[in-house]
Amino acid sequence: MDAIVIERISKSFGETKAVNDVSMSVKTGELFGLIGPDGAGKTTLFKILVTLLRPDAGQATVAGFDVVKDYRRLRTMIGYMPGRFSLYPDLSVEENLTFFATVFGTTISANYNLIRDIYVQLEPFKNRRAGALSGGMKQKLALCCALIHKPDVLFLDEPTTGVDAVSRKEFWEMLQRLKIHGLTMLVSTPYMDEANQCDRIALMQTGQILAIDTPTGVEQLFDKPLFAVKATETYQLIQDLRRAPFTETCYAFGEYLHLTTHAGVTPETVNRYLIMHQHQHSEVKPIQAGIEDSFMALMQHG
Ligand SMILES: Nc1ncnc2c1ncn2[C@@H]1O[C@H](COP(=O)(O)OP(=O)(O)OP(=O)(O)O)[C@@H](O)[C@H]1O
Repeated sequence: MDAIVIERISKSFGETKAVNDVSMSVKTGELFGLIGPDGAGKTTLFKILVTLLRPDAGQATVAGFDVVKDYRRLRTMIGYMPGRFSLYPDLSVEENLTFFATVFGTTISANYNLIRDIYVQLEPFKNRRAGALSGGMKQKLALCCALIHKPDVLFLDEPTTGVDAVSRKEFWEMLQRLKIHGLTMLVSTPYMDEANQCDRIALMQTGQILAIDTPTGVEQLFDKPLFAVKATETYQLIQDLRRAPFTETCYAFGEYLHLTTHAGVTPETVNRYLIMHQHQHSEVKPIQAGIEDSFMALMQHG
């Protein structure tokens, strides 16, 4: 059975179509990523799925329950970690967790095995005010609080935004470990490098889904020659390459430019062009497309 089924959901705020006719489903036990830039509509879609916002059109079920008609029942079966931390800063670590357990009519000990791995890292600080924790620790506590009633489906809205790189990596490792409990997880993120951690991903932009596939499947959607190009004068290089007769697109990606060309173009063609334009120390190499390349290409044609 699919844990989340979304059928033609739309939601507008005035003229803004925050979610525009979105359909997709998430399988039971899947770690599914919703990837998209700020304003893509991820938070709005999450709020609809966790019953905090009613859609204008379409329908959706989570764990078999309708997000509008069965919202009361559904709220007991889902965990939600909103983008901004939902902790009580003046309560201690332990008090926060007890509070969330009590709201759902359970206790910390009843579901301790689900959070043990994560909570042991917090236990030394259990009397510290949540407001005085580091970003990474707050994130772990918020995850424990979202899990304490043993939900069937967990929604994590941008859980790693504003968190340092080490904590981000640790957080994804925690989510991977949670999979053994059969939990279904929908995670949104603006970071493309996190997409590879997911079983499947949906790429979202301006309220619409551009693609749904495994991370490898999304990479393979890219079907043009792709080159990484470097030279001493990066700014001039991008200007010249964008004017080149063989170029389709050219973007900066870290220290290299990613260049897509018409079919049949070789590194030698590009190199000759760069020499003609007096570029020094140039390097041109064919590369495999990553998720970000696919996303850029889909956004162009979307
Ligand atoms: N309550 C609201 N009133 C008016 N416009 C809204 C409201 N909520 C969202 N929007 C608009 O809807 C669009 C989608 O916003 P949403 O927050 O869902 O995107 P997002 O992908 O989660 O991005 P972010 O990371 O910025 O939260 C944006 O243009 C946003 O300005």
